[in-house]
Order: sequence, then structure tokens, then C-alpha cells
Amino acid sequence: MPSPRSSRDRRGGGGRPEFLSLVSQRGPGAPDSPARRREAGGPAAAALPEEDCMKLNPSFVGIALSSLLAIDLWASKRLGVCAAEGSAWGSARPLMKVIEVSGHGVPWLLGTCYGLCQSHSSAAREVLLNLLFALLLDLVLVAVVKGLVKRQRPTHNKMDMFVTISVDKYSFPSGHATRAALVSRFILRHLVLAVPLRVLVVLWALIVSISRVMLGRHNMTDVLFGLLLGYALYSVVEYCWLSPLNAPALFALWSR
Ligand SMILES: CC(C)=CCC/C(C)=C/COP(=O)(O)O
Repeated sequence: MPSPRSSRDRRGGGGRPEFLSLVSQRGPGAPDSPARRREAGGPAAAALPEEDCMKLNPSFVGIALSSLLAIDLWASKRLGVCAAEGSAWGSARPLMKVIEVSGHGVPWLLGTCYGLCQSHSSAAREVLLNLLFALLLDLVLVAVVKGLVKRQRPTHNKMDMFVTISVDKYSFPSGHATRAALVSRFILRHLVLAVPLRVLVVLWALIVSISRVMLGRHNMTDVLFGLLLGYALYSVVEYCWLSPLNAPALFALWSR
């Protein structure tokens, strides 16, 4: 049984805690250092503790991720050809900014609310109410992820965007890309459109997404993740689909 004295000794003289730095614990002269164990020989000598091995060899996943991020930064900078008026495709910047507005939250929210006020059929009301729910869910989700990840926008981005909120200083994921994927999937599922129009909807989503990198607003990974998130979010919206049966109060608000 350990004596009261020995436990006091471990804490250092006078009852004060004793601090052990990693250097004194792991230095070559330290009693339990790997080097000492190797010198001492014996079966346990060659086996390094797992934590030491991990420090010496950065993991493969870590290297792969940092390489991917480096490629992302490099390629996104090269593709940011409309990032400023003086950039390689600077003359296309005004057109890119029109495309940017076409995927912005404000026109989509206002347009959906306007449609709701004008709709006379219960089917249109149901679809538009769910579109409004989808757009709001998207805004909240993107804001939460941006706030958690806090990835800065590319250094070549000029922050001259139309109506932003505080988290929009961050870039991961691209809110325009999530909205483009979500809205286009929604439209393709709930609007009866001729094939050329369906193709146009898909093209619009792709152009909005590509324009984020060309304008220098985002890195490619922000946009790719945004597209995946928006696509997945549509499935959530469909799963929680609002109808007069499960949300009668909401539908009563818009019926006349
Ligand atoms: C203020 C409202 C209603 C929406 C903000 C829309 C917006 C500015 C999103 C940012 O998009 P990116 O992340 O693609 O730059």
C-alpha cells in the first residue's frame, strides 16, 4: 500500500504540484524515453508507443487532405478570371454579377412570397410554401456551417456582393451553390416543364456554381460541397413536405 509520504513526494516538496514538461519526459536522457528503451534492449525495446509513431509519421489522410486543399487554392485562384476588372476575363465580370444575383437568396425569397400571395390554386400554394421552407432552411443551414467552419474567402475576392449577412464573410460552403442545387432539383420535381426548359434549369445551376469560382468568391471545394449539400437538402425538404394535412395552420394563413 503506498505510504502517505510517497504520494506527497510525487507531488513535489511542500505539497506543491510538480510540472513535467514533455521535453523532460521524452528527452533522450529521460528514464522512459524511446531512445533509452532502445538502448536498454529487450523485447519491448523496438516497439515504440503508438502516440510516438503518430507524431513521427503524419497520417496519410492528413497529407492527402492538405495536398487537396493546396490544389484547390491554386486551381481556384487560376480560375478566378473575373475576380477583378483587370483580371483576364474582367470584361465578363458584370455578366457574372447578374448571374450571381439570379442565385441570390433575396430575389428567390421575394419571388416565392409574391407567388404565394398571387396563387389561386391549392396545389401552387403547397409547392410555393414548401419552396419558401426550403429556401429558409438552406439559409439557416449554410449560415450554421459557415459559422462553424469559418473558412476565409479567397484573398483575390473583392467583397462587393449584393446584400450579405455577417457569416457571408466566410466561404464554406457556397450559399449560391446550395441554393442552385436545391432550387433546380425542386423545380425539376414540382414544375411541369418542356425538356429544353429542364435543360436550362440544370445549366443555370451549373453556371451559377462555376461563376462563384470565376468571380473569385469561392474555392472549388466550397462550391462542390455546396452543390452536394443543396442536393441532399432537397431530400430533407421532400421528407418533411408540408401539406394541409400536417400543417393546417400554415395553409390557413395563405388561403382566402
Ligand atoms: C441576405 C440573404 C437573404 C441571403 C444571403 C445570400 C448570400 C449573400 C449568400 C452567400 O452566397 P455565397 O456563399 O455563394 O457567396
